[in-house]
Amino acid sequence: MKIVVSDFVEGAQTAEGVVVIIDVFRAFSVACYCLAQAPQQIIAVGAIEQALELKSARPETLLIGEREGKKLPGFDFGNSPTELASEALQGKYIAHTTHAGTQGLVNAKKAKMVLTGALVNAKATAEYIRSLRPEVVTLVRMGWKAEENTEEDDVCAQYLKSLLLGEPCVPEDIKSQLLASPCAARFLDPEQPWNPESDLHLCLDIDRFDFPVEAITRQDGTVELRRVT
Ligand SMILES: O=C(O)[C@H](CS(=O)(=O)O)OP(=O)(O)O
Repeated sequence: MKIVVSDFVEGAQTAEGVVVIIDVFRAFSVACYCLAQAPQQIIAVGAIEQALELKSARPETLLIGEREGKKLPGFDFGNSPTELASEALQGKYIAHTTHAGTQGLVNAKKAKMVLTGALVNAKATAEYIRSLRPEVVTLVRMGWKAEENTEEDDVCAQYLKSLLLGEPCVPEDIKSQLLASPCAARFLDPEQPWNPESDLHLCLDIDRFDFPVEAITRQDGTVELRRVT
C-alpha cells in the first residue's frame, strides 16, 4: 500500500486512490457526532449559498457551518460538536459547510473513494481501508482555513498512517501531545466563545466512534456523508 500525504484544496484536487480528507478541529469530528445520532441525511457543501439553497428546497433542513470558526448568520448551529452532541438529530436533514473540511470533500474529484478523517473515528477508518487493500491511499490535511498546516491534522495523518501500516501507536500520547499544544489554545481562550473548551475534548476523544464516514459526490456537486456499516 502506497501512502501519500498532501495538503489543502490543491492536495484534495490531485488526490488519488482511497482519499481521506482530514479535519480534526472540527468539521469531521462534528460529522461523526451528527452521524452517531442517525440523521436522515447530511450533505456537505463548499459554498454558503448552496447550504441556503438546500434549506430553501427543504425548509426543515438544519444548517451547520462556520467561517473563521464562527457560526454563520441564519445558521442553526456552528461547527461545534458541543452544540451537536446534545441535539436530537435522528431523522433530520442537515447541510454542513466549513472553511476547510468541506472544501476538501467537494474537491476530491480524482478519488476512487473519499472518507472523512478525524481522531474520533481514526481506527475504524484505518481498519476499513485495510480491508479494501487499496494500492494508493492519500491522506489530505486540511489545516487552518485550508491554507496553514495544523498539528492536530498532522498528528491525525500520522496516526492513520501508523494504523494502516500496522505500526504501534498510543492514542493517549496523541491526546496529551495535542492538549499541551498551541493548537489547543483557541479552545481555552475566553475571548473566543465560538471555540468552547468542550469542543477540544470531544474532538480528542480518540476512537470514540466505531464507524468510518464515506463522502459520496452527488450529481449537483454536493457530497453526502454516510456511515459505512
Ligand atoms: O470550525 C473550525 O474550527 C474550523 C475553522 S478553519 O476552517 O480552520 O478556519 O473549520 P474547519 O473547516 O472545521 O477546519
